[in-house]
Amino acid sequence: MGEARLPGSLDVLLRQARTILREAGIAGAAFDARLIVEHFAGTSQAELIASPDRAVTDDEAKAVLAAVRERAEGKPVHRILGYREFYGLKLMLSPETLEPRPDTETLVDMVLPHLRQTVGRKGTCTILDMGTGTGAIALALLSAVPEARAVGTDISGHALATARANADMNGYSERFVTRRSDWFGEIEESFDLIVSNPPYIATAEMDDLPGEVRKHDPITALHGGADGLDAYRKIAAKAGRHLNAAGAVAVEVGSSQAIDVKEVFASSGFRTASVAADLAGHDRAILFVAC
Ligand SMILES: C[S@@+](CC[C@H](N)C(=O)[O-])C[C@H]1O[C@@H](n2cnc3c(N)ncnc32)[C@H](O)[C@@H]1O
Repeated sequence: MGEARLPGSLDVLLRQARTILREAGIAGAAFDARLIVEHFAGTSQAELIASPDRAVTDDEAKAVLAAVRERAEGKPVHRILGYREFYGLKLMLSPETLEPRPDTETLVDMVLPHLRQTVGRKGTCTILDMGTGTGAIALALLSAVPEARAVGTDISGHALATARANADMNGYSERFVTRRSDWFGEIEESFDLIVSNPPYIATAEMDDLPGEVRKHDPITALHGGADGLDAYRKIAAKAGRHLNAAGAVAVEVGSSQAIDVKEVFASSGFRTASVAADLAGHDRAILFVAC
């Protein structure tokens, strides 16, 4: 028997990809199939609509079907593509970076008024993004506030290399520097905003994470100690020494952590200035200022 014929046109390939993912029970099968076909067949949503009968080469079809098989086996679609969009920026991923999540855009939006007020007052503003990963938060803020400059830190040198590459790719390399640091370990200067989406999953909850998170996001980016609050304690304890006058600290929190994190910061001399909810209605981002 000969090999099964490969799909010869975009629409046949897309239908086949969708069917495989639906049969594998993948939520969002149609969306993921489209992303995979666009990426591995070198096409766009516009071309899929305008020229569904465009020919695809055997190599393109093989690459698409191999990626579809990986997706069907549970690998997250953006890990397969190697990048993800965040706040309108294309960010490359690597094994040591968390895949940035839409919830984190809540944190970015929440701090913009503070940054713009600072720019109004000083003409510039400085940001420390602790645990920067792909650089998502820092680069999103630099994209929204042209007067800002940011330092992105991480415990992972590989994550910092990815953040640097993302800054270069998106045109922010002149306003973004990276530094390897265990929280405030290598930080001496002060900033107008300290921001972080730290690891916040409690030990007992690690095993309950969905397989797509547990197997593909790095543990260093997820595990926040016994109660999930270790990083908040470390950040709150030293943030005051690294803030400029009228500066602020902003953190993302887990969906049920807002009260606990407010207490951690209150005991280090901060009061809550604003709280932002994510699309599911959970308090997701908190801005603190010194009391
Ligand atoms: C939840 S991820 C957030 C990544 C990125 N900021 C985002 O929002 O997509 C937490 C990040 O903190 C970093 N991290 C973990 N422990 C750290 C430490 N002790 N000091 C600095 N960064 C740390 C991880 O490597 C990871 O990049």
